[in-house]
Amino acid sequence: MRRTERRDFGRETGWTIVVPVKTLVAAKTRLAAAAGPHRAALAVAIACDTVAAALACPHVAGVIVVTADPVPAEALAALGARVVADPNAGLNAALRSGGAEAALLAPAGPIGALQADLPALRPEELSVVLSCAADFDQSFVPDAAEIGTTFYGVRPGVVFAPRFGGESRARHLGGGAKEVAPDGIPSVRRDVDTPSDLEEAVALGVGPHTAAVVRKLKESSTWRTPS
Ligand SMILES: Nc1nc2c(ncn2[C@@H]2O[C@H](COP(=O)(O)OP(=O)(O)OP(=O)(O)O)[C@@H](O)[C@H]2O)c(=O)[nH]1
Ligand SMILES: C=C(OP(=O)(O)O)C(=O)O
Repeated sequence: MRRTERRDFGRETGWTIVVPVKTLVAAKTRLAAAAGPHRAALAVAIACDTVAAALACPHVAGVIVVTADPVPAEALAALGARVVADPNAGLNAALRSGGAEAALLAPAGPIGALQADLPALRPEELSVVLSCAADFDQSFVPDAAEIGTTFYGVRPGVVFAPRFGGESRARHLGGGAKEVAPDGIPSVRRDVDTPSDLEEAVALGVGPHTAAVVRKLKESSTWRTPS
């Protein structure tokens, strides 16, 4: 797999952010009916806007993408992410693998896991989260539904133990992570799994990759405005 890197991971106090990206054949299944032939392009576009916003955040030293799929790998490497192979043992194993790479690249820096489905992500809102997270050994941001998690992070030297999947808010709380949910971070919490999530992200303002696919989607016969 091609490994490209435009950041030097050299800002030792900056965060290294690990972003997991599923293979396209398995991605965004809850959007399959609505997205029709645009599902894979939408998954790549959403990941691109997420990673571009993370790379534009001044608190971020670098982004590591963990994926087994060469298509998002190439698109995200072109944006400046370092891409590492997925161990193919599930989401948290993929994140731990990215976390191990982060610890090698920037041993003195904090490490975060960020979901790849945050197309409205704003660098300044991620900055608010990373500033708050720096005060705690382990912390997380709940998703907009307050069931899942969009971000999990650890201070330098703390074991990186993400517990994503399903009702992960409760698992992160149970694992001792501090919940970080200040006002003013809607873009960090707006993950996109369903058509109505996508409408909410569009209302917040999605990045250019997602906006281009959404334009095509809305002209297609599969898309229905969620009630
Ligand atoms: N590298 C990697 N990423 C994963 C894996 N499973 C899930 N992800 C990523 O984890 C995040 C949450 O994934 P899910 O909600 O399970 O999947 P999704 O593709 O977003 O949506 P659905 O197919 O509708 O469940 C997304 O960023 C996915 O790309 C995995 O096994 N490996
Ligand atoms: C994996 C998760 O998210 P979702 O399935 O909602 O994308 C999670 O919130 O832990």
